[in-house]
Amino acid sequence: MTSATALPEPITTGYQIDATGLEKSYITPGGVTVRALDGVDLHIDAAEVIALVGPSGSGKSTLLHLLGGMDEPDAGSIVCDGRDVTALPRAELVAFRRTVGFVFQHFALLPALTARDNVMLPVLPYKTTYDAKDRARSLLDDVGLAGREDALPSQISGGQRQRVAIARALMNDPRLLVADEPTGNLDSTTGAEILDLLFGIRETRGVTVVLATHDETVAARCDRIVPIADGRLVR
Ligand SMILES: Nc1ncnc2c1ncn2[C@@H]1O[C@H](COP(=O)(O)OP(=O)(O)OP(=O)(O)O)[C@@H](O)[C@H]1O
Repeated sequence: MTSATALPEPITTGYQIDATGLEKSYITPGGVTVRALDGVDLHIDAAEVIALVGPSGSGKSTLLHLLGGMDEPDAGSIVCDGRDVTALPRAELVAFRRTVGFVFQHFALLPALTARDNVMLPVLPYKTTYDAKDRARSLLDDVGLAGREDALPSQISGGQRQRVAIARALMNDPRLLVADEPTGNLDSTTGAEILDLLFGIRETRGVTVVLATHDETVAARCDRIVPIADGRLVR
């Protein structure tokens, strides 16, 4: 019999994604229209790790936000495992977002919360069928931070902060991990360790990973490099 505190088994299939004809423009406060994405077509296999590479302002973050359901395209579609997420009703879009884990360059941890409480943040608004504290502790173990559950972000290193952020991204058992410059704030050795961790997560959980990076060494380790310039993929 399953106890109320039993932790869920990880889902072992990442999303297969087909993005077609994605367009996105922003209007600056001065009223200027900036075309951030200009007809992006991208297929991503389940459990693939891809690196978006391009100069500053080329549209990497915009594409990550669209793939993760954080923003909507002006045109085009994003089909994840056969479901067009750009056409989802609001409630289903919220549910879709919970299947995506986000990792950021500057970690985005809440400084007043312990590592464990930061990891628990994504499920705080919800009633879980499992013990969220136990799950957070287990995820912190998985990312190499056993015994550091009570540390504040200020009491751990940059690499350890990114590990906490990755554990937080795993809290909802995501099928897609979106990482915007995940090693951009780390030295090269620590960055390589974070990449090892992401690859390990892909191996054990089968999650699809889309990351943006300026670092050629990081990009070269990914399954595929997707160059982007001026809002278009470079073939
Ligand atoms: N909220 C916004 N309002 C106006 N323009 C924006 C906004 N967000 C992005 N842009 C513009 O859209 C274009 C693409 O930006 P984006 O952040 O996607 O690029 P990026 O490749 O991630 O850049 P970086 O490597 O510097 O993070 C840029 O010209 C940027 O200035």
